[in-house]
Amino acid sequence: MVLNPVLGKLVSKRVVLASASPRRQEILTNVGLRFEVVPSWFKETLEKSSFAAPYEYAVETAKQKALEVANRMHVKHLRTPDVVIGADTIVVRSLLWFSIVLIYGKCRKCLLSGKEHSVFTGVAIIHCSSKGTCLETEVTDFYEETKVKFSDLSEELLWEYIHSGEPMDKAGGYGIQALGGMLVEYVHGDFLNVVGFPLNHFCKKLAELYYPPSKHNVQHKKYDSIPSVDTFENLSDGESDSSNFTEHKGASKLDSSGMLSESAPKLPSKILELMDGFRASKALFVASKLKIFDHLKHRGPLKAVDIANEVGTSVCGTERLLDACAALGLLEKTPQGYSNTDSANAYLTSDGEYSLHGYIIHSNDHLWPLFTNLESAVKEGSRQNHRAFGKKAEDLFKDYYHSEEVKQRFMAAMHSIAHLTARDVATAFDLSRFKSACDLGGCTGALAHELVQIYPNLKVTVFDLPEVIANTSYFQPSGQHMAPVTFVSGDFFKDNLPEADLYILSRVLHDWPDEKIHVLLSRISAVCKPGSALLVAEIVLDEKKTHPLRAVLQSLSMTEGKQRSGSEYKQLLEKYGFTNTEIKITGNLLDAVLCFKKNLSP
Ligand SMILES: O=c1[nH]cc([C@@H]2O[C@H](COP(=O)(O)OP(=O)(O)OP(=O)(O)O)[C@@H](O)[C@H]2O)c(=O)[nH]1
Repeated sequence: MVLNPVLGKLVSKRVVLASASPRRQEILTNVGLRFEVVPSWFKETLEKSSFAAPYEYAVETAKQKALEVANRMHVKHLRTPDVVIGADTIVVRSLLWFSIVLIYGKCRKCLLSGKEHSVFTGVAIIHCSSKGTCLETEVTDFYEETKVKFSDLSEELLWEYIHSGEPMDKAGGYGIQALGGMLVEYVHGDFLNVVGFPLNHFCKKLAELYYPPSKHNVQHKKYDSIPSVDTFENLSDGESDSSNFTEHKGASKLDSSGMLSESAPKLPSKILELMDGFRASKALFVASKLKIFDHLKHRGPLKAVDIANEVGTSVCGTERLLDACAALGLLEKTPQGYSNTDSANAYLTSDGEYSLHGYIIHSNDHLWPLFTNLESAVKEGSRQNHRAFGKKAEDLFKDYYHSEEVKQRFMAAMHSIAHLTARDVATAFDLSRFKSACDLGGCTGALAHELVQIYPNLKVTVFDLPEVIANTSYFQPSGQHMAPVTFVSGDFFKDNLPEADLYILSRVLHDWPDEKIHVLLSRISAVCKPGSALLVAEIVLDEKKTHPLRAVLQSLSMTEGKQRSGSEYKQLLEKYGFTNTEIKITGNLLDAVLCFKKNLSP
């Protein structure tokens, strides 16, 4: 990881990208940064004339985007991130600012044609901490300018480009990374800055923040180059001291001009990370299965020998597992022993409010055996239950519910994800106009409970198979002021659906083949009155169907269902009489799609 050393400083932090831009996500993912995406709701409406220079507007907008997310996460989601990154890209020519105006005005002139323009991206890096209930923020911001010149462009070419759809959602109305690249004569400066994120400047800023000049590095007045640190070995050490800067064994060296020396091996860090990914997943699964995080939550710091005695494992094996967890940033290791990181306490303990324990155990016991047969799955194009579990897959859910133990495990897994995503799904749209909702396949009622909290006038019914409904009591929230949720058992493919003016399908559609979806959506459409709505919670793929990665990887389970893009959901829902579809990419593990039953024609 010599190429992006300073990013290692963010490894143990909860980093949030406050941007919906898939390009920004890709630029940062490509260099190995791990982060959550929480798109900002800040409206880009700052008064341009109040800024002395265009870049000041971009910087301020980036800052407001990031602050809005930091505040929302702190207040609404009770999850304070460590670092929030916001960005805003604008295009400026002769002090004219462009949004999507490739072709301009009545004379249909392209204001960029044959001319040089500037692309500014403002970036804000917000470090957050909570003091009691207050959020404290430290803002670092900067901007980068890149000059771009377009060739002389014919009107025909421009219209063809506009009709390609690419200009939509891009600063200046072009995408230099794709078709728009054909319009460009030259680029002076950072190409990625034009695409939406000035990566090089960002790394230099992190270097300034995390490696302030010391006696070891005074010769580098400014960070003209990114300092080299061997972060591959030290991914978990977010706070290690600045001696990393020059001292690490195996690190590449800076030459006198501050550049990485030629002799530094250029490791394909992303590929290496993928190669080791299965080891990391399995280490997490085993530590979760052994309930190591639970033991440490109540008793840490503990030595390996004590943990081994408690969980009944070998001392040497346990020590290696604990070290692996520390290297992965899940545990902290000190001379006193091992203890949980904050995120292990929140997400990996089985009783944590937003525990992922259930889903992790499901991943280990169910998904892992399926994925070890991925090669056969790809060759045969089908699920591999017969190889993984010695019996053919029947109905997806009947498989889960054949034994009490598997059913509990599956319900705990579904509950983990539903609980973690419920707030974002419930608030993706304003649902206050609805009086009654029915969550079809709503399982433990995690989303239903969130809905009644947020919309006190909403009555929510959870409709699921009798064997599920019989097991929901364990998952019900405690608290006297909980508004009631009604549980009704039935099969949504066969039985009468409860009446409601909002139906919900959360993580249902991606599981079923087209014939089953046809039955389900026809039945919902038949009971839905005009003006009633359907809320679908799924991961929405981008139109290229390569993002988000989680959805693309989930597809490899080879269920008969599939993941869909926004336009595919729109098309599918339209077929069953649902229109005015709105899609909200939430930045959480599930996105939200809301559509309305068409009024009958007069
Ligand atoms: O050549 C290219 N130029 C610009 C882009 C993309 O354009 C947008 C810029 O818009 P903005 O900074 O407002 O960011 P949004 O996409 O609206 O997301 P936020 O949630 O951060 O507001 C940006 O996506 C660039 O990537 C491009 O792709 N090519």
